Amino acid sequence: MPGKQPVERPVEAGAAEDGTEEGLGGLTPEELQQGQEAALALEDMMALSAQTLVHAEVDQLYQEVRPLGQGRYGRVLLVTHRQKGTPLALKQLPKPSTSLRGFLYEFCVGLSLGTHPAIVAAYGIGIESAHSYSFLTEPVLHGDLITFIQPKVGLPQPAAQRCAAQLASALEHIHSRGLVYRDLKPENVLVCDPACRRVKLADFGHTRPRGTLLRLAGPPIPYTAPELCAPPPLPEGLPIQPALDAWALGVLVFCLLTGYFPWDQPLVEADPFYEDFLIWQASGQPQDRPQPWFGLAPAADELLWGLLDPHPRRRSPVGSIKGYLGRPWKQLEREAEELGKGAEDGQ
Ligand SMILES: Nc1ncnc2c1ncn2[C@@H]1O[C@H](COP(=O)(O)OP(=O)(O)OP(=O)(O)O)[C@@H](O)[C@H]1O
Repeated sequence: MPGKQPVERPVEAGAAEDGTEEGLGGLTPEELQQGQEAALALEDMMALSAQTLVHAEVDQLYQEVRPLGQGRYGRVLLVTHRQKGTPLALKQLPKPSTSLRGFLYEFCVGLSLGTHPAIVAAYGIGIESAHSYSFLTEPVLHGDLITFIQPKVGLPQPAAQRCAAQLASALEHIHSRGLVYRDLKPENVLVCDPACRRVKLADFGHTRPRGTLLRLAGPPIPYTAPELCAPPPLPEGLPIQPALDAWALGVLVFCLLTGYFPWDQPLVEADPFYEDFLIWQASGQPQDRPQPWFGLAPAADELLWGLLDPHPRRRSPVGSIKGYLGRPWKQLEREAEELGKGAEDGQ
């Protein structure tokens, strides 16, 4: 999402002068510092990358093979290197809608994160052409996760757990660098093989340093955390936290397990599915379990209640998923397993 918005800054240090978390919009001084260090590191990297941009037309260097995808801000092409023949994914961003700074930002965020096995690897090659900016990444050729999620069914449990574990690990890596991903959805998860064994997170156009002040732009979607829908704690906006990604991961895991969204938007007054969820969370009573949650096993309930806690400070971190792997997440599969085990025992 380069170039459309200015690159925002984390909460200014001056906001912390009263020494309270209130003054920092709810951030602790350590969290604020982590975001500021991430922002400074990115600024340095952008300055260096600006000096090493290749000035050329893309087709002088690379042969186009086929389009891989089109986003709101850019198109992605499968290309091969003209001399070596190496296949690469080239993301091309048109200059009219992309500033140099916005391009460098997305390029450098991807470059700084791409060493993780569940994040698309970036090559340090940025290209400025007459009408576009481009950068190169590894091609991931089995489409995005949305095509693997069967509506009303989801993914088989083992595949759902594998995806969840890899995405949680990728997000933990991003958070450890002082950044918040902010755009987790199946369309940004690329699949490496037909059995969906390995996945990789792509598209770092929305990633920002922790503490960056942001407001909700446009209507909320299921993945939008409720604190972003509420009036912001500071006039400039909400200082963003990794808890935004934990919420989105909870929604994504729900989709993987059921093939449904849990709600359209996390607004009690506008969305009865969200209201039912809050009523069930408050009562904990089995009879209050909302219909879309029927197929989930107790371990998945517990995991998702933690990730989908409406209070960001109480919300579980993305890494909480590790404690739930290998346990049944789908009710029917668990019953089937028990039945299967019973049958085996009786042999
Ligand atoms: N490395 C890659 N390998 C294969 N396909 C890719 C790769 N990167 C992106 N794509 C495809 O291109 C599409 C658009 O890419 P991307 O999400 O980066 O663009 P965008 O304009 O930033 O999108 P958005 O509208 O979500 O902001 C993706 O949904 C995906 O299908």
